[in-house]
Amino acid sequence: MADFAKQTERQPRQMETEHTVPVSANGTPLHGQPIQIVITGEDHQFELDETKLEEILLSPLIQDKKVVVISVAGAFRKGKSFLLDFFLRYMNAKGHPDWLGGDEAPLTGFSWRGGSERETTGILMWSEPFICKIPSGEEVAVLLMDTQGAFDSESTVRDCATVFALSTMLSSVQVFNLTQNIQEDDLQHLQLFTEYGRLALEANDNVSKPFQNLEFLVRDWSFPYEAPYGAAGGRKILERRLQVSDRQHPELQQLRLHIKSCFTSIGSFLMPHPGLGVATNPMFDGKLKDIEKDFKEQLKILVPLLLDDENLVVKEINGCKITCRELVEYFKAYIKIYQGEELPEPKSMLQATAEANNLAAVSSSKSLYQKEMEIICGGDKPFLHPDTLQRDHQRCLEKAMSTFNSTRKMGGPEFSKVYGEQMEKELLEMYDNYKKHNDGKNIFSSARTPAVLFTVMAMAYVFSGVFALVGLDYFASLMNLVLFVFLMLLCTWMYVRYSGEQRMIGEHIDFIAEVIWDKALAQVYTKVLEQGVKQAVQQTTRPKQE
Ligand SMILES: Nc1nc2c(ncn2[C@@H]2O[C@H](COP(=O)(O)OP(=O)(O)OP(=O)(O)O)[C@@H](O)[C@H]2O)c(=O)[nH]1
Ligand SMILES: [Mg+2]
Repeated sequence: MADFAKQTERQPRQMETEHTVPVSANGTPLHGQPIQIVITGEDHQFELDETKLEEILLSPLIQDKKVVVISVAGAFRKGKSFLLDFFLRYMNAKGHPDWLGGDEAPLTGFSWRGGSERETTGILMWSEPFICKIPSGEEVAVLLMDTQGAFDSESTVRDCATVFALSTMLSSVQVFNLTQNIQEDDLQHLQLFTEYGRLALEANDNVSKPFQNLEFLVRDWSFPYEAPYGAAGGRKILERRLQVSDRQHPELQQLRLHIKSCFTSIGSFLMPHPGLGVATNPMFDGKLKDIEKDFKEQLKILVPLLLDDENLVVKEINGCKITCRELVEYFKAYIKIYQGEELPEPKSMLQATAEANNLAAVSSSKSLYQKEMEIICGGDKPFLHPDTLQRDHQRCLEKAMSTFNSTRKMGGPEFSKVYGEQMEKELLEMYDNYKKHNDGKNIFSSARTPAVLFTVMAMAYVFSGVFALVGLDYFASLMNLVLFVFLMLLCTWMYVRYSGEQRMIGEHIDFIAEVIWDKALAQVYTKVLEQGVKQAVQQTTRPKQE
């Protein structure tokens, strides 16, 4: 029992590329092997293996030929690599009608296997491009690309979006591999991933469509009585799913319009289930005899639809057909964008919604604080004693915080805590502004600068007279100079206040006045005041004692 559990835990690979030579349907060796050109690092960074990519694309035979790139992408464990191996068979058979091959040949090429754990990582390319003649008579190079499955437990949303976006940007036909149906969440993911790709493209003129052909491939279609297998059934389902009508919620309309605006052409194909042997037998190695007849029949239609010389789609970027040599440069440029910090981090649906919830709660709580504070000390309100302002601020702050805390939000208390703290910081900054504004309304505070300047001038005048009287002419002239300087400062300050120009100079003069007040005048003033109070107290108590 334990042994069986061990065996089924990780089922055997149908093909180990390093140890076995890939063979085609008729038993002859397949030319080439899958080459990993985009590698996923442990730190979720993607790296391009430039040497290997150049080895494939800069081979003298193909480097100046136009390129056709067929990629298969979608969720993990849904038969992408398996399907690509049939593409390989077709290309390898070079137009032979019996390309699907004999019943006994195991399926080889891109590594595929049964089981629930992911197999393909990064992006792989078949090492041998196929040279085909398109109807115009031109020879083109056809490249097949396998991609890392999305939504496995080791990849972040960013990883999935990057793989999907990169493969969509670099392919001329992107096969979007789905199972059972085209669901709303499939469309939502497609929207997220294509938007992530569109963001990276520089020539974002919003007129030309950024990507080429998209083919929804629905595996295990179980409703042939509703829409038949194949392209016609696919079209029927796709039309229904992408239909935009006034009765739909604007969000649904927007999603559909977005997808349509991204691709030059969108198609769909419904594939039947390949049979329980394929899906559940751990010993299944891809032999045709184990695959359902319906599946094989539809394969015979699907593969030529994508890969027949007549149907090949040359890769175009900004309206220009691309050669293999140019494709290398695009690979290098695009991967750099995804390695850098330029693009925003795509979020999971829950995280994005939780963020939006919290931001909305912050916004309404902040506006509550603002409204209350405006009533207390807004622009048209008179000066308020700083202590009263502080008390009112505290009350409004607590009210805003409790409104934020009591609003229902997604993401949990830990997530909200960060937003709450940030909001408190912002409210304190707002309070600082209200405080400054309130201080500005204090007639004494606004009159302080001229009062200080005037006091200094008066003192300089008095001292100048005294010094002149006792014959200290040098000090008398110095006091006159001080008098003159402060007169100039006073005139400049008045000009700045009147005209609103050169406010920096005005601020400097305010600062000088503040320093003089704090360091000298305020102390003299309080000492004089204290002395005065003392004398008054003495005078009132003396007659009683007498
Ligand atoms: N139900 C079902 N299973 C399929 C189909 N095609 C292939 N499979 C099985 O799906 C399993 C996974 O196949 P792979 O080709 O390795 O899947 P993949 O999508 O490349 O998986 P990752 O590389 O992990 O992303 C294999 O056991 C196949 O036999 C299909 O059309 N329907
Ligand atoms: Mg795979």
